[in-house]
Amino acid sequence: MQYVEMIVKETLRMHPPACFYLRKAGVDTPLVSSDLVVPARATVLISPRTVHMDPKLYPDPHVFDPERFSPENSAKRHPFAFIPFAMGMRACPGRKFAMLSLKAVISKIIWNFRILPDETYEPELLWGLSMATSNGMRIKLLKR
Ligand code: HEM
Repeated sequence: MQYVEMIVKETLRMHPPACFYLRKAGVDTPLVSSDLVVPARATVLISPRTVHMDPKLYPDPHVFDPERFSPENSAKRHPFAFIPFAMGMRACPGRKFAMLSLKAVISKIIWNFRILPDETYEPELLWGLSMATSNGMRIKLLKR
């Protein structure tokens, strides 16, 4: 089950369903990553995918590699390097339920089926408030 969790997290890293979310600075907020200060009352757009694709945090960011989320490798990164559910007081309250459901459903599927790509299909990503595709999601399921 730990490896399924690593697969789910790597998928959420590369394809976070929430493309962006907004936060308003309550006070002047210096950034730890630069000399910039976010002024009080400024609205900040946070893009989890931009963070998740930073090669300083995730080398070869376009490669799907669940090992990035082994307990040892996760411990080496800042907790805010993985933000599909946002962080802080307005973080997703459903995140634990979402992770549990995803792990349960995916485990059940791979217990019963082999999942193969459909070679004739290339998903066309649509970036809106949440991520989707314009041409569905086609996979092949082979009964074990
Ligand atoms: C993979 C699944 C999910 C992802 C990636 C996700 C992601 C997020 C993100 C990024 C936010 C912050 C949005 C913002 O501040 O604009 C959020 C908020 C929220 N999520 Fe989720 N979510 C997921 C599943 C769920 C589930 C299963 C529930 C409920 C059972 C849920 C309930 C909520 C609620 C109520 C908020 C608003 C919290 C607030 O504004 O204080 N989410 N979610």
